[in-house]
Amino acid sequence: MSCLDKFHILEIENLSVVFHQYAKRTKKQELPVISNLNVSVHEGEIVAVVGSSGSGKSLLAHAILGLLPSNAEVKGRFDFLEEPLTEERMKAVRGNEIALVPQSVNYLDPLMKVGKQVRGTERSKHALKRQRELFLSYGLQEGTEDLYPFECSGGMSRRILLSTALMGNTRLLIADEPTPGMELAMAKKAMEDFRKFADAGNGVLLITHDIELALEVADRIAIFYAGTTVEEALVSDFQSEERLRHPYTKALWRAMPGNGFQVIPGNQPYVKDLPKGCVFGPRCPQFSKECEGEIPERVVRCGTVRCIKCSEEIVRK
Ligand SMILES: Nc1ncnc2c1ncn2[C@@H]1O[C@H](COP(=O)(O)OP(=O)(O)OP(=O)(O)O)[C@@H](O)[C@H]1O
Ligand code: NI
Repeated sequence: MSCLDKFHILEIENLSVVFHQYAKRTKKQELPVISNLNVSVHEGEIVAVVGSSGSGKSLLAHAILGLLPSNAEVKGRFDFLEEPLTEERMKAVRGNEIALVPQSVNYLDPLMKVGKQVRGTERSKHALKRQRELFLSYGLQEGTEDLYPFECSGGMSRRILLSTALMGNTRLLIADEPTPGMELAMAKKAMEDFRKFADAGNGVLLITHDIELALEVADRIAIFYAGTTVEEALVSDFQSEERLRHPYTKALWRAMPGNGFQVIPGNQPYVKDLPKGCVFGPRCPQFSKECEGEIPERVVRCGTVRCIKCSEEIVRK
């Protein structure tokens, strides 16, 4: 949600992911790893998904791409280019109109030369030219295309994965922590490329735990906590604490180097021990009994919040 009245590249509403597991062989167990999650990306936008480790960021990426294991039950509405993203359509667009830069470099096929992997099924001269341009621009020397993944360093593999994502007719790029292990200059170049890609009328969902990076490159930020979006904010909202909506986002703001480095006590709850009602309740200075009830998502200015204490004027979607 935002005040933008622009074309939606991606819109996800009410996503929930539950893992069905067997504990001690017989007892069935349900792990609700994502609940009530909404997020959208408009054309021209980089939306950063920010959250600490285990908040559900990679699961979101995999849920969009239909890559979760079979014991995961996924519910929710997915629209891509303003049309439902059915399983069949997903298969057709994955790796093409929707590209993933995965969090792990292990996604490269160990048995295929990297140049061929980047080109995919495209055999044309144009594809070869484009792959070579991308490799050159990411400082991958001539000859890299003929290497196998085990011959590439971690940083090289990251740049190869980025090249793969920027090859095709991509409209939505989902980048899951794309830059760790890369030199600063290359990481900056990747972010510039994402900007250019978005400016050309496409969308980027940038998954990161690095809020400062997110504020530098994104247009909007979705804050994840314990498997849900607690707030969607414009980057400009981070100019002051008052403009932020959720106590967790405010706490993240206060923990930033320029804002006092104050760390909040406690930990994000593990999915097995989610509290009743607000997932942030046990750590929230504003907690009261009502926070244990249902917490609807509300629209506040050009963003959203899941907090009943946020007292600002509410505008319905
Ligand atoms: N296959 C699975 N079965 C059960 N639980 C899982 C599975 N995959 C992930 N989880 C759990 O779901 C939660 C979210 O995981 P996810 O990988 O999406 O986190 P993340 O936000 O991407 O973290 P990180 O920043 O460390 O990459 C974690 O608690 C994780 O343990
Ligand atoms: Ni992850």
